[in-house]
Amino acid sequence: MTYFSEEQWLAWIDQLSEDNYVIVDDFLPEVLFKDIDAFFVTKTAEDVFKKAQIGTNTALTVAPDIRGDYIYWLDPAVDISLTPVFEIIRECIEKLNRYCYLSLKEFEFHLALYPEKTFYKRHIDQFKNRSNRMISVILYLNKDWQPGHGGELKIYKDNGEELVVNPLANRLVMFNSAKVPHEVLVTHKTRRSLTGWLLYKPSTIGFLKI
Ligand SMILES: O=C(O)CCC(=O)C(=O)O
Ligand SMILES: [Fe+2]
Repeated sequence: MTYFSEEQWLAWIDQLSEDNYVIVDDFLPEVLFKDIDAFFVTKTAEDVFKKAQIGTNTALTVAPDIRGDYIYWLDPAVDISLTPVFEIIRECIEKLNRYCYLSLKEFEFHLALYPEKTFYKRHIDQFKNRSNRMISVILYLNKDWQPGHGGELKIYKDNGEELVVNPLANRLVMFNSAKVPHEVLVTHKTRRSLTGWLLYKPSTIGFLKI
């Protein structure tokens, strides 16, 4: 079974190829969105989030002046209540491979929690030691987000313009990991997302990931 029509995928992929990013509102069917939301609540209660780090796998450091989020890496074999979400990610990989001639093979996703007053300074997701990240994918989970709550994603476009994206519940953002500098502005409320990357070869460094 597929979750979205071929036409739908083509429209999203066209935009991604054209602009290097695409934003899709109300992405997931309500029931799947609720599943992720409930899963996030459970994982928060279990206290499994770890301070996110930066650097390469040999030199990881916590750097709160660069990023202040807490993350929980997902494992499709363990986090089975998110199986439909992983199926959608695989569907996305298949369509991108077919229509963009990419050779995506794998994915890595985590839950991300930004406490009040945290941010993630301008960066790109693909760099020398992590060059297998091809497409960045973020689904926001902030149901009561209001202007003033902050935590916006700022995308630096090719033409010098800046795009500010509010982290609204069930809003999906995908962008080219190598080409799109971006940052998370200071959040004034706890900010939650499901964030991940589509990879062109399997990640070999397991949970030693930034
Ligand atoms: O949550 C976001 O809007 C972006 C997060 C991000 O840039 C990252 O985790 O690399
Ligand atoms: Fe990023």
